[in-house]
Amino acid sequence: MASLSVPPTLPRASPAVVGAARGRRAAVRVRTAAAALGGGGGGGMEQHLGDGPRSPVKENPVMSNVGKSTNILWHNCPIGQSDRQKLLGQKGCVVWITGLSGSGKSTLACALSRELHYRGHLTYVLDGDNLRHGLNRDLSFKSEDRAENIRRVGEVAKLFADAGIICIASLISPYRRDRDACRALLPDSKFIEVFLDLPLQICEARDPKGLYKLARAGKIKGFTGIDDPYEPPVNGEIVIKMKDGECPSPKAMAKQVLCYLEENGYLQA
Ligand SMILES: Nc1ncnc2c1ncn2[C@@H]1O[C@H](COP(=O)(O)OS(=O)(=O)O)[C@@H](OP(=O)(O)O)[C@H]1O
Ligand SMILES: Nc1ncnc2c1ncn2[C@@H]1O[C@H](COP(=O)(O)OP(=O)(O)O)[C@@H](O)[C@H]1O
Repeated sequence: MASLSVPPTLPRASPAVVGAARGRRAAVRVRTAAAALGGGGGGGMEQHLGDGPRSPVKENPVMSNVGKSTNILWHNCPIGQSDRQKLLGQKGCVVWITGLSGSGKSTLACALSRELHYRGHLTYVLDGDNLRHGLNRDLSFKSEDRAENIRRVGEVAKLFADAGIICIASLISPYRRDRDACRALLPDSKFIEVFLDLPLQICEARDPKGLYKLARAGKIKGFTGIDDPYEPPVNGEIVIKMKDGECPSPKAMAKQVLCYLEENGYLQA
């Protein structure tokens, strides 16, 4: 049998617990069958699970039109976010890192993911560059494509948060309106905006991919910070800044975010 590797801080289910869970599932199946036959006590989980005569889906379906999708129905699942959070011992959320190219977004995302992982927390990094290799490969850097890029990543990040995972999104996300739209997808405290507030000169001096050089030479058009705007957050949760002319180390940046998560209860269910 394949064995799952569980971080040391996550509780492992004992055979007795697994057995009890199986017993509960069997009980739910029995109640569901009873509800489908018209028996059972109404109300509660069996109403959601049953697809028989008492099912709200069949009796009173509420169909919606959303965007270009017509006649669609929202299906609820009996296992919800809080169940998954309890399993993981953390709160699902989105840590959204924004800043200029070269400001250290990917570096921070990886350092934070590592720090959390070693503490037994489940994370997933959504990196702008990486996503443009697949999910967003059809998008350019014109403003409407950047907006669509951010919208898609915001939706994916929301699903990760719903899964109970600490989702770390690192994208330039230069326009305030697009970031605010992602924030609006989640309950307010589940979206943590981290602004990597490094001056353009520092980012440009780093230029690890040589893109600023190409942008200055006019070989890349619409490069953020050069000939395309970057709108800094006004009310973000965390700002990472230079101190005494020095950029904090990757570990120090990660610790700043980690402290915020700890102090605000995200690292417990
Ligand atoms: N015109 C232009 N402007 C800004 N950035 C550019 C551009 N063209 C290519 N790149 C490279 O694409 C990476 C940014 O992708 P993102 O998806 O994060 O951008 S955005 O949020 O949609 O603005 C960005 O990666 P990072 O340097 O890691 O930020 C760049 O390497
Ligand atoms: N805190 C830091 N201190 C020093 N150098 C850094 C720091 N963060 C990132 N860097 C370096 O800056 C460059 C850009 O970092 P990166 O994480 O790729 O930025 P972004 O994802 O914002 O484009 C890389 O060469 C990286 O090693």
